[in-house]
Amino acid sequence: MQKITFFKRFVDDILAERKTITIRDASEANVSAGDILEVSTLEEGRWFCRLQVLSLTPVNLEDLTPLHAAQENMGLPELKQLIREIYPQQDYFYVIHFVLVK
Ligand SMILES: CC(=O)Nc1ccn([C@@H]2O[C@H](CO)[C@@H](O)[C@H]2O)c(=O)n1
Repeated sequence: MQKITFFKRFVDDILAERKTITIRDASEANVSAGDILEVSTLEEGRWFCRLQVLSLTPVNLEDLTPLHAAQENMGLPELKQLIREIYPQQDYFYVIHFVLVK
């Protein structure tokens, strides 16, 4: 069984399908299209849904676009700042595009 965690502040957006991607570094991107992920909060380990991976796409931080931000339900400056906070030392990431399993 594959697992992934999210900060709990994103639970509502994921369950409402407003957030349909996550951007992770290589250590957290060991997934492939078609995989089903069991999803829980980082803070409490509370399970809250299953996601199916649609695609895995490499991206550089500087190449993120407003479309990526829209898929995160945020603005581009906010998204870049967030990634900088979570991954201060990295520039190279993977976009995990997913769909909520119902
Ligand atoms: C909990 C954990 O282990 N790690 C992460 C790493 C990232 N993210 C979110 O993915 C998007 C791009 O990074 C943004 O929405 C981030 O806040 C997350 O929720 N949890």
